Amino acid sequence: MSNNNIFSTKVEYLKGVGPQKAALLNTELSIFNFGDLIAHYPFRHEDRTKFYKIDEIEDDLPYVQIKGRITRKEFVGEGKGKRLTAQLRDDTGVLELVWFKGGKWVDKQIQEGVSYIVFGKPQRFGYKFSISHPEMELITAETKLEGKLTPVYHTSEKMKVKRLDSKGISTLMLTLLKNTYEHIQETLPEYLLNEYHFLPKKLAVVYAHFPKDPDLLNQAQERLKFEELFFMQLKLMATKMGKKTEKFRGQVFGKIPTLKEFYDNHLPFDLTGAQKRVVREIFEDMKSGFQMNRLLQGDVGSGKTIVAFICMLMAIDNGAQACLMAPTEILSQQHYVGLKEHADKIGVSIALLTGSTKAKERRLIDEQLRSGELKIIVGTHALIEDKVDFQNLGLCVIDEQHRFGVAQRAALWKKTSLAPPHILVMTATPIPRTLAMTVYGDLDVSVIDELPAGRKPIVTTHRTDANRLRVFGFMKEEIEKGRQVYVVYPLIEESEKLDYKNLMDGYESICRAFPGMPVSIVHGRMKPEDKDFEMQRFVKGETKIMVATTVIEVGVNVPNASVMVIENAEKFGLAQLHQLRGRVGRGAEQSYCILMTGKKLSKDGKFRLETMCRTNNGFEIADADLKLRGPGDIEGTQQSGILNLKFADISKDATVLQDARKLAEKILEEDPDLTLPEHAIIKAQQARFAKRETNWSRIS
Ligand SMILES: Nc1ncnc2c1ncn2[C@@H]1O[C@H](COP(=O)(O)OP(=O)(O)OP(=O)(O)O)[C@@H](O)[C@H]1O
Repeated sequence: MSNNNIFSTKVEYLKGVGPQKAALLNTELSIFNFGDLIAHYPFRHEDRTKFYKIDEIEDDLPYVQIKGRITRKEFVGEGKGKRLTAQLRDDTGVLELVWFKGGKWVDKQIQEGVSYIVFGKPQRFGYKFSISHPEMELITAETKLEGKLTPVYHTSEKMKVKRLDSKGISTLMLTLLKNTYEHIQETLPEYLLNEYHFLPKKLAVVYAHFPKDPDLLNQAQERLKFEELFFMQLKLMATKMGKKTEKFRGQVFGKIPTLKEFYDNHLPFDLTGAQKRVVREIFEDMKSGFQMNRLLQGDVGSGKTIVAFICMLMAIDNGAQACLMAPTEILSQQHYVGLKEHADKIGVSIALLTGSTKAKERRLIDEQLRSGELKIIVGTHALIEDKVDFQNLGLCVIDEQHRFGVAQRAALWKKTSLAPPHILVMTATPIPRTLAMTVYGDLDVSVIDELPAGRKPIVTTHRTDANRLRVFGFMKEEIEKGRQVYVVYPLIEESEKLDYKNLMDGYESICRAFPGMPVSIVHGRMKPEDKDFEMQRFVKGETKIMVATTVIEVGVNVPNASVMVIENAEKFGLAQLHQLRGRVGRGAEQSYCILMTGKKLSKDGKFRLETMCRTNNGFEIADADLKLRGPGDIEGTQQSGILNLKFADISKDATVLQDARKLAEKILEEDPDLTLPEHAIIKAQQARFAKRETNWSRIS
């Protein structure tokens, strides 16, 4: 067998596997060949370097390892309760071992008067401890009594039945590593191994499974962690740099007469420092000659709309058109209203195109887009339908990127006969820096990390249902001052009916508590026109209270609203709570967010509420969210596959990630095609990743 394909050998050819176990490995763990199996790294190691004496056992030990002799063994109980018990004795005391079902098999394996190493979780019964279903290892002349770190592998119930428990996998792994060790190829150049004092790949792989001591385990993990992040970043960087080639030439937008006129005479407020910086960054891209792919992150209410408008003017000033796509009709409409206010001041044509645009109006829009008469178009994904043709689309702004897939972004590219449009993705969901570097590693990132002057931080408090009357009293006071109030209810799919009832009950109790007060209600079961009508009433200030489900989560802008009451706040995730809170605090008034819950809260629920009360900073909240949920759950990461990491944890390994990214950048800058001899090894590994799904730790 040649070096190259030993890792592609089917797993059933490994000694000890056979067709049945192979089938289980395939279906339960997606392990098909030797390479897959090696990459099934243990998720932890049990420290079996320590042996306990029986009198050292105490409460709350996760597991203990004891050397002792079996002094008595017997079956007790009847029928289903029948079990095997044995006494293990050392020079400090006696411990009971118990096997429930399956005791018969164990009975044959262990003998009275013989010594064993016993491993398991101790449980207290009265004064005594016992261990059920311990692992037993016969002590022989070959047994190494100095102990070891034992790998613990993920497995499944079905696999356990076929003796593919963690120990079973460990046995296979040992055989496999003995047979393939010599074939494991180095993947990092020697100069890097020396610079970072990394273990060679072969050793790192072996020690990640079977370390001799905790220090070697650590060294192995550090190396493999770095390698994962390095190759991931290398791929993202290469994509990003690759875009700056002939193929991705962009339209050059260097003239800005209208923009200047708008800036000098019509800007309704001074831009914040962060807004100015971001505008400059985007302008640099737009005139660079390469296509822009930029992510604009701005916390809720940080003023992304005006930035988007200014960028649109850059395109328009150079004879191109601009579009803005939003995920929902309500949002497109709002963006349209917001942008139109600016556009009207300097005579730039703008229109709204959504699923509900009437046929006649739509025909006109289509015509004007084709002729180039219409400069800005705002809409939902209706915009990227095949029928829509632009004369020359120069900039596409996408709001809330998560809901648009890559395919949709690509579809936009076809909308122009010249170079592809510049793309600006706006998101109000702050993404932790580490995550942005990975998920959006191929985009450039701009951040608006400053709120407009004069904004007062929103005061957030947590109240229980017992305080409801006082909360109503507070709402009344604010409304009397001329402000408006949101009351938001969760709507979660599994319990939709129940939640809907909660919402309606809440609406009725508010109508009772505020007799004669105009109250709006908006929820997902309403027709779009009705939703819109109610929203507009609230926007215009005709209604004072808006009772709603999370449909109002993103983007709604009613600066006069100063109180956000969130019912059943414990049911929301952090990102969502932060978004909802961002609907207030958009004007100059002091705003409040009141998180209502029942008395009992889970640990996570409590943490979320405390985080919300502690900070208004979206990035801090995003970091807390990442720690709480892990990267896999953060919106937008699941499909990307990019986070297929075994060793690195981007919520903890920010520094390693930074280092790996810098290194990838440096290498590609010096040697973009990896042609230097010392980089051949990296190039080979990169080619392997290019061929298949990104599993950054698979051995090939
Ligand atoms: N530099 C500024 N000075 C004062 N007010 C500003 C400034 N920039 C924006 N605003 C105002 O702040 C409010 C929020 O702006 P905008 O709607 O653009 O926020 P956003 O970043 O889109 O937030 P969200 O994602 O929450 O919708 C608007 O009323 C806008 O007019």
